[in-house]
Amino acid sequence: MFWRDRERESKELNGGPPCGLVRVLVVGDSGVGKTSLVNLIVKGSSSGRPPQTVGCNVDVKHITYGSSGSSSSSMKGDGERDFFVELWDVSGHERYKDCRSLFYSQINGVIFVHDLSQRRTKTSLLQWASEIAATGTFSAPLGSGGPGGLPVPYIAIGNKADVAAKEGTRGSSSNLVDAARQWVEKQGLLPTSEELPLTDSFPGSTGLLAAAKEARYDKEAVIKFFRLLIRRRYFSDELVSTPSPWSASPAQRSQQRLDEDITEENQFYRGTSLGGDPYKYNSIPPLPAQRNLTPPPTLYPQQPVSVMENYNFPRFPSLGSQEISSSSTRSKRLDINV
Ligand SMILES: Nc1nc2c(ncn2[C@@H]2O[C@H](COP(=O)(O)OP(=O)(O)OP(=O)(O)O)[C@@H](O)[C@H]2O)c(=O)[nH]1
Repeated sequence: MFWRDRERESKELNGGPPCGLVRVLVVGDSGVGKTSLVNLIVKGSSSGRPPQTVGCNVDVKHITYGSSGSSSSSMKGDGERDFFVELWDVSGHERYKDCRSLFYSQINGVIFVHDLSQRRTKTSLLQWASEIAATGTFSAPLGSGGPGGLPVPYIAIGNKADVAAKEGTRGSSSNLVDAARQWVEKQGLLPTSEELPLTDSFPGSTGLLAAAKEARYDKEAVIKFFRLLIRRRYFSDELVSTPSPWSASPAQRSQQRLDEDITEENQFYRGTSLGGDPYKYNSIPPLPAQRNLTPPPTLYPQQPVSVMENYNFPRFPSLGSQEISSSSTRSKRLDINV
């Protein structure tokens, strides 16, 4: 009740949600540098040698989102609102394999991390994606699945670029299997790389690079990803209310936003490079109020915006579900495809 009053009041004042929360899983094999990366994203530096994660650590990144400015500082301009990005750093250790799905709850997006000097850590990302897709619940899920059926946007970050660079000059001696594999490939003993066991089967080979230990990562791309999740979670009103992007009636601005969303979201959906994206966050006009607005951050279960989006046109209006598990997402996808 209290939140509802606050929400109504805020909408009247600002025309949008006062603040919000999105949840991002950070996953990948043990030792690839997830904790180091999260520290870097949240604190701006990674502490020397983080202890091995026990189960899961949660950190929070503050982002402002709105009509003026794209900074993540606490200084807000008019029309900007506070959003919090929860980063759930899930341990990659085998010890927690059977219980880590406890943390796969109401996910808005996923950051997959692999070690550039250990190729198998990239190969296993597909298993991570499948595991999350099969056992997780999702907030504002996509209409169609990504790798392993994952129904939310994601990015893949190749960490330890410093190690990979050094090993490149030494012939990648740290991973003998990979070295052998490359030799076999070079000799032409196997016709195509697809037939080898260690293929880069996870989409996004042109993903982001990082060297968390040296405090290097693509900050702009990561923030852009967080903003995409915020927009999908809280500002999808126009998308839902537009019956068909092909219809003649939608306002031009809505159509334009929609096209921009598709372009940008496809990048995260495919995990491709973000360079040269034309979308300008600074030019976003004041956003409309979210009709089914959720209460601001709370430990109670969230009420995600109910948007069944499909990356293939046409988009469909909400099917009414507030939280959609992977299995129900799949069945609804089937419904749509019929
Ligand atoms: N050289 C180098 N070392 C790194 C980098 N990032 C992390 N490390 C080191 O790799 C080790 C593992 O890093 P973590 O961040 O704990 O890895 P994690 O993925 O969270 O591991 P789990 O908690 O077991 O899942 C630590 O000793 C880090 O200092 C990097 O970019 N370069």
